[in-house]
Amino acid sequence: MSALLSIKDLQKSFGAVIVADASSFDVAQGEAVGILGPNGAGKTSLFNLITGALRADAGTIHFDDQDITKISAAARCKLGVARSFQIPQPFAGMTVFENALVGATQGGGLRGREAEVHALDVLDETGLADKANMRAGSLSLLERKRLELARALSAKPKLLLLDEIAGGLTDAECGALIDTIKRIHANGTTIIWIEHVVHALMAVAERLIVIDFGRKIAEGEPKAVMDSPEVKEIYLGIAADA
Ligand SMILES: Nc1ncnc2c1ncn2[C@@H]1O[C@H](COP(=O)(O)OP(=O)(O)OP(=O)(O)O)[C@@H](O)[C@H]1O
Repeated sequence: MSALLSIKDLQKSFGAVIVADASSFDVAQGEAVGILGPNGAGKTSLFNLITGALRADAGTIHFDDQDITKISAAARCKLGVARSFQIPQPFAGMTVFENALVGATQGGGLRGREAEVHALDVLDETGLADKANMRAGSLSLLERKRLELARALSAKPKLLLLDEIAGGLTDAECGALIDTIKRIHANGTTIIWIEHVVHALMAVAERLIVIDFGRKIAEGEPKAVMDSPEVKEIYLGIAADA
């Protein structure tokens, strides 16, 4: 499989706080990659660097064979990079359908009937079809998480970045969301998923990357990564020789 995303020697600091420390990794077309790490490790900052909300101090980001390191967030979105936010950020006064329509027109570049059909398809895919006419601000937490997913998908992404989308859900809600994300992945969308709910990540990710202080400390097959002494010690706080 060829790399859809290729990150090389990415560096970013806020004063003394290093959020990306010579980070390098590739994500193949069609892959589902999970990212784990302690609070403050730099996970969301990594998404901000990939989407263009943050500029890297050094290093390069290639997406779909283009160097996107210095292009705007809007241009990256048009090329096919879309994300969900850890704290849902819908247009609260608009309906669920209108929220999806904004993504379809602004991110997906669709117009008129084509945009409407795509927005409706995305609401169907994310289990929100029967909420299409509700105000986004009146949704439950699970529905807001689903709307985050819908808003990102409506932009027709090649790469979908999910930031802690399972947090705060009940087990049943989390299970339903996992099924939706698995379906999206099975339909061919490449996914990078940051998540603290490890069992959710393990259900979807084909590869895990663990970061701490902006540095990659482990990468590989999910179970092997979770079993590695470094990850147990640094991520779970269990001493390697315990
Ligand atoms: N714009 C900013 N200015 C200054 N410091 C920032 C900024 N954004 C993030 N940070 C700091 O960078 C560090 C990494 O933050 P980041 O949100 O990337 O971590 P995270 O791994 O996503 O954490 P969590 O799991 O808690 O969401 C934190 O110490 C945070 O306070």
